[in-house]
Amino acid sequence: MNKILNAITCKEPKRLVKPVLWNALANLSNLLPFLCLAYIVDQIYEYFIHGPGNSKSMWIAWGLMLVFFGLTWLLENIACKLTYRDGFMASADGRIKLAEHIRKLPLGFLTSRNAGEVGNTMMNDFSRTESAMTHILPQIISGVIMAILASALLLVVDFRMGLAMFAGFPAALLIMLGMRGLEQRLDTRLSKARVSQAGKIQEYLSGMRVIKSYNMQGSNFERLRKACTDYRDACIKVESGIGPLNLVAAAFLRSGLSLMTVTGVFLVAGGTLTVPTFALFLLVGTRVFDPLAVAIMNYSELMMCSMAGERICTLLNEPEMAGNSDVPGKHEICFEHVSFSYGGAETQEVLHDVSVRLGSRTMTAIVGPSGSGKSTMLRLLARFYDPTSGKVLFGGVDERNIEPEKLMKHISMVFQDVYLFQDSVANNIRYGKEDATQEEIESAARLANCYDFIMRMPDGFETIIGEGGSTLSGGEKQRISIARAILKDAPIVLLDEATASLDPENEAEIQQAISRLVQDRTVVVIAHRLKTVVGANAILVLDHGRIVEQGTHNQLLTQNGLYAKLWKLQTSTEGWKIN
Ligand SMILES: Nc1ncnc2c1ncn2[C@@H]1O[C@H](COP(=O)(O)OP(=O)(O)OP(=O)(O)O)[C@@H](O)[C@H]1O
Repeated sequence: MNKILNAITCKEPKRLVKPVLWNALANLSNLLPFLCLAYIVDQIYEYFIHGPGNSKSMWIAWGLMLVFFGLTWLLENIACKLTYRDGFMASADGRIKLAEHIRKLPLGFLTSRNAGEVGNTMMNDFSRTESAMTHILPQIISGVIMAILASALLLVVDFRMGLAMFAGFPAALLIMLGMRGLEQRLDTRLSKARVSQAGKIQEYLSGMRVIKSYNMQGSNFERLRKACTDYRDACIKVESGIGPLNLVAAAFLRSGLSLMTVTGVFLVAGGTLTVPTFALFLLVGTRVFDPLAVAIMNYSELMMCSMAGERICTLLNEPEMAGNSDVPGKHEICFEHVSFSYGGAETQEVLHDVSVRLGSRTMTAIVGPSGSGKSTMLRLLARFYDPTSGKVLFGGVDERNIEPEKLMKHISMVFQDVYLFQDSVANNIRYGKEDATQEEIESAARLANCYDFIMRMPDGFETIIGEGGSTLSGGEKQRISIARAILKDAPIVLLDEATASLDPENEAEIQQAISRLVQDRTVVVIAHRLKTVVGANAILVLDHGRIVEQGTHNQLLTQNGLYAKLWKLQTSTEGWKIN
């Protein structure tokens, strides 16, 4: 039980204390009016059998019954508010806690497979723990408390009737407990089908341009259709697998009511049970069975919600990137025998034994064929991942020991695939510096050559950008991301092919923005077009994950190796014209 409570509260079972206590009180008070009613029934019975008795006590019982109804209403109200408030707060806090935690995991954790699962957990699993806390658990608690109180009371009044009433309970309980394995299997299948369906819908919508242009509706629609029908089948399997067993358990439970009625009739006829006691059992019995049957039906739902909670806890248990040192004052970077593979030591290595020193306040260019590991080197430098072996040293300190968030404060990155958030232009630039003033934002935008086109937008800096920057051109997105980096004012700048796919006018504007960004900083730049890095202090040539050459442009040309070959290739194709 502890495990279940831990799971549905995302490791904060204390959150349940108050709602559970108030629900218990509300349930306790729920029984009191019926005890008064039983007393009144007894008095009426006595009146007809033995003549008028103490009418005052009966009026007091009527009055108390009304008071208890009022008290029950009040307590239920409080319990309900607390339960909902705490349930919704727990899921909102849990989502924020998980989002924070994911930010601190290595970037490799969010592979496309994991991203779908994490999305499902953030949306659906939290909805389920929320529903467990706000609806399912309170109903189960009500049912169980009512059953315990009523059975204690009724067993004391007449144990024969009490036993008859709960005769079916052990069988119902056994069925519920026996369903755990089945629930686990079905829920795992349902969760997988849900993740796959969400992934296929996402893929279908994001890939719509490709789907339309290659007339691929047929095959892609088929993948989506299969994911949807798999999800449908998994839902049906859950209902058809668990529903009938739930009904059998409820039937066993309810059989106690019939057994108790028949036993009561026999005992009353035999003279060993009074009519008022029989009436008490009928009154309280009907109050107990419905909540208990609901509790039994809800138990399997609670089990499935607790599995959703376990998925949340598993994510929360993923180890965050270690390190708590400050960033050293020196900004020189060294790769020392760094090897790396994206899937851990057992998968194919992407970088092999890379050792290199990138001097402070210098520009280092990384060049090499596609797939040689250039972007991977930048990702390791920014500590998106830790090396599989070897070290990346920042100012002489192993980056593994530096707190990742402090490290990132010292690094600005401009990627080739810029991501902008669905927010105002100003806020998108403000990601570079949270507390930036409007003047600082505008000044960064001017330096990044994006002020003019921003001012031409309908609401200037307050214009909302479409998700992912879909309402802007590639060059405009690049310049906004450069403005971000300028605003961040970090001593290290990493550039990943910022101008690779732009027209000459855009490229000139961006080159100018970049030259303002990189002034007097430690810069590492990846460029496919070697012309843009001729002036770099050092050029590293990567091939198949190894540094095969390094030096200045002229030194590398004299070596007449891979760099010289790439240079010749690029300078000769530059003269090509389409006639
Ligand atoms: N997230 C990832 N998971 C697994 N493998 C990856 C991942 N990212 C890159 N790779 C692989 O690592 C190798 C190096 O990739 P990387 O992006 O570093 O090369 P690159 O030199 O920057 O290439 P390009 O010039 O085409 O951008 C490639 O074989 C690539 O397929």
